[in-house]
Amino acid sequence: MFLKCFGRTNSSKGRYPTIIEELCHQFSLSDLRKSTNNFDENKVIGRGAFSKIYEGCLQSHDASDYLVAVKRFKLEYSDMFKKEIELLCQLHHPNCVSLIGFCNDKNEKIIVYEYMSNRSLDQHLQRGELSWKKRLEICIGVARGLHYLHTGAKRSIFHCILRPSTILLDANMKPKLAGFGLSMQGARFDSKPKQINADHFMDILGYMPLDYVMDCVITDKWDVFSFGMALLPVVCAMNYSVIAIAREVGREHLEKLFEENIDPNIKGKISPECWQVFADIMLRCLELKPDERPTMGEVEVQLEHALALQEQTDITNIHGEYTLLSKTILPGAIGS
Ligand SMILES: Nc1ncnc2c1ncn2[C@@H]1O[C@H](COP(=O)(O)OP(=O)(O)OP(=O)(O)O)[C@@H](O)[C@H]1O
Repeated sequence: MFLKCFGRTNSSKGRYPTIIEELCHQFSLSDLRKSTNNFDENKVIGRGAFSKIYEGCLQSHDASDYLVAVKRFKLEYSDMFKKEIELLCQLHHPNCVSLIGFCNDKNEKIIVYEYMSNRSLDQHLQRGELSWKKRLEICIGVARGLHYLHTGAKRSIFHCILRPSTILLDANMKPKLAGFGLSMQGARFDSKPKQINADHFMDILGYMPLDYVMDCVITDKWDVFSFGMALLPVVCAMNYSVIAIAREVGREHLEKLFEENIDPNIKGKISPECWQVFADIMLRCLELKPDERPTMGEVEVQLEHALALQEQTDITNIHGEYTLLSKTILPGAIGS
């Protein structure tokens, strides 16, 4: 659609494989300057480690305006710019943000994405405005997106920096994965460990599995762990250092800890049947040994099951509120 809407710029022809040029539009720098009011600070909607993201406004052939997100890379990170385009070109899934085009000017590296008007999940969680069912639906969408990355593209893709700020929400509150700047590609359906450099990942230690810290390798189970960590703020109000301590004392205590720290905005809304399935899959994602973590396909199925159980119990629940009764007893050291 966008290839039809805009003429092609010739400035960077030949620098990219033909397939990329055919798949996405190349914008001129002046197009993007105009769309962001010359990269106006008031148009900034996000700041990454390697880039700044602006809200842009483009015009299609029929003269109607539409919004886009314009990611302007710091020049020293042009490798990441290239990697992200090559990767995004291969992705076609309703739960992955779509690439609209890019600008490969000598002094400006910019990627243009579809605009996600409800921004990132972390902002909604901070405001505490999402219902439990909506949170579950968002988790399912994210799981579908990750499952697609791991098994649906020509070679598996590991997102690597999944967290609530890289989960974006469209106008219908449908989640889409974004932030592919540090993603890795493996072999098809293969979770063969891939050695990587840790430097870029230091700001996401909370989402980083311990197996990586020890071995410096990446597999699909990295994303599964990060997904488990990303689920935590979806249900709980507690900080990651507590979880790090609780992991040492085992699964039952962790479950109890989660249950006691459920976000007050959704307390009483989670049915015990749903919680049992949800907590089980969340805890399995956080297993210390990667082989004991589920695949994203399994996570997706279990979360869909949890949602079905919630809907079923909501129909028959005449009291409106639920009480979760964990059978486990938390030792004083963890509870205090
Ligand atoms: N397509 C989009 N639509 C709307 N908002 C967006 C979009 N992309 C990014 N943003 C906003 O910008 C923030 C940062 O985006 P993103 O996670 O893609 O950058 P990042 O991966 O942190 O960047 P970097 O790779 O430079 O570290 C998001 O949390 C969101 O608020």
